[in-house]
Amino acid sequence: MAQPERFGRYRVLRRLGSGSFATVWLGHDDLLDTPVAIKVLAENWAHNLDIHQRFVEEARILRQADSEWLVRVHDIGTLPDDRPYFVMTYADRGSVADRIAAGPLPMDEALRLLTEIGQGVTVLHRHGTIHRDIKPSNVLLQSSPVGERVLVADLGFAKSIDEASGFTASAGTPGYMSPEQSVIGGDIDVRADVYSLGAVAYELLTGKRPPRPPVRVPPSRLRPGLPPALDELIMSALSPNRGDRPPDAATFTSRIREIRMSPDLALATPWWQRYRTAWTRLGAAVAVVAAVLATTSAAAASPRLPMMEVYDSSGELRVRIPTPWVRQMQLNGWSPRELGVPGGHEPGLLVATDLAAWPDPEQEVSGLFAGLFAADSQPPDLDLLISADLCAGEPQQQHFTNDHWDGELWQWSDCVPDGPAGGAFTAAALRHRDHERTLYLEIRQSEHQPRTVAEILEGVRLTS
Ligand SMILES: Nc1ncnc2c1ncn2[C@@H]1O[C@H](COP(=O)(O)OP(=O)(O)OP(=O)(O)O)[C@@H](O)[C@H]1O
Repeated sequence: MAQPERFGRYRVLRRLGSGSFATVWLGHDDLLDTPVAIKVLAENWAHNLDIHQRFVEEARILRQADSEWLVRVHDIGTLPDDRPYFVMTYADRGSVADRIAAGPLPMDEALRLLTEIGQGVTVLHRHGTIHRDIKPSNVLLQSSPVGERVLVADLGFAKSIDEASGFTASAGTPGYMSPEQSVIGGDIDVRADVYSLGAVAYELLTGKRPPRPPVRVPPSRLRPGLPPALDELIMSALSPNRGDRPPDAATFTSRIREIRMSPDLALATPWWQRYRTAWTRLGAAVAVVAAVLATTSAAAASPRLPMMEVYDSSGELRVRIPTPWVRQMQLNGWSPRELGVPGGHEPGLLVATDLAAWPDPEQEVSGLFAGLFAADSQPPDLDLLISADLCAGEPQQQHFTNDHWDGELWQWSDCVPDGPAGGAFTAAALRHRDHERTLYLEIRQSEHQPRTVAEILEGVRLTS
């Protein structure tokens, strides 16, 4: 299909890909100034009433479920040739299938993704829907202020739980599909999705799809050292007999969450890796830099960067950032639960030269993440919060205080392997002097300039 100019009020930028029944385009909503993904029914299916209805039904389910764990549908329309299209959240980071293509994932990354995928499927089950085609390519990834989030997508085969029994056509993808789904006329229920979750878990951890039943090979055989509880859970989800599986996605997900939070795993995995995309340890030794805020000769020699002010979308937080870093931003807040601190949605922002590169230690990027949370009667143990080394070696720790803030600073250098001068990473946890607020700050520099860190710290303000 040639690239159209527009679908309704959405400007088309490029084709993202095509599936069996539809093509998905990257578009731009000029009124709301935001990228969108637009799914358009393929021309060869336009006159098939069943496919047409299923396409619209997919949009309806996603719209009604309206969840942060699912692709959200914002709009629906019809082209002049009567083909329907719907407009949804653009997942800018590809799919879990792309991630797995590089090999099995680190344990924590795999468990984080599984928890989020499980939450998406749980939302569908509560909505009364069976997905029927959960697989890595149907789980999309989107940038968020503190890394990325999972969006379960492609409900082209989804069925309401009421309708699913005695369903005549088989649907699903071999390797992820439960045995009962391949039986024409067999009835299915939410446990078909539990099987697929088990298959996705298997592949995330081993890099391979599970063998087809009746062959059963526990994932620990391919990845020795897996926690036995995880091995058992995955094998039970992959039981040919659905009565032996966890009863639904919520049960499967809460078991994954328990395993993820179990003391054994927590001891082996620092908070940083549990809550964030892991930063790999780089190199053996680190040249510890001179005090961050001291005006060393290196600092004096580095050129001063022009600075500009950026506010988060709530307007509570203002930061001053080097202008050349302000290429891409997310201003709409974060959840301090990312750091294991209780709390809901809070003001936060991420500004960087490249948002997609932000959590990836292999890439050069400069930027700043700042997020607030309540410093209430039970303040978090900030030492505990910053307990892990983000790059190789020990960070240089330093107390920071000015008229507005008081707290601790951790500085790592030589974090970016091929940076021109070796990159640097700074984390800070600062308590406000007048307001019950704590600020968590990360600064990533592709070229280490201590004076820039000092200027950023001096420029952070609460506006109220
Ligand atoms: N919201 C989205 N944001 C970004 N890319 C998307 C989005 N939705 C779908 N895509 C991409 O568009 C392509 C086509 O998606 P689609 O759901 O139509 O089919 P599929 O999942 O590739 O195949 P099938 O439906 O046959 O299983 C895929 O590469 C998919 O990753």
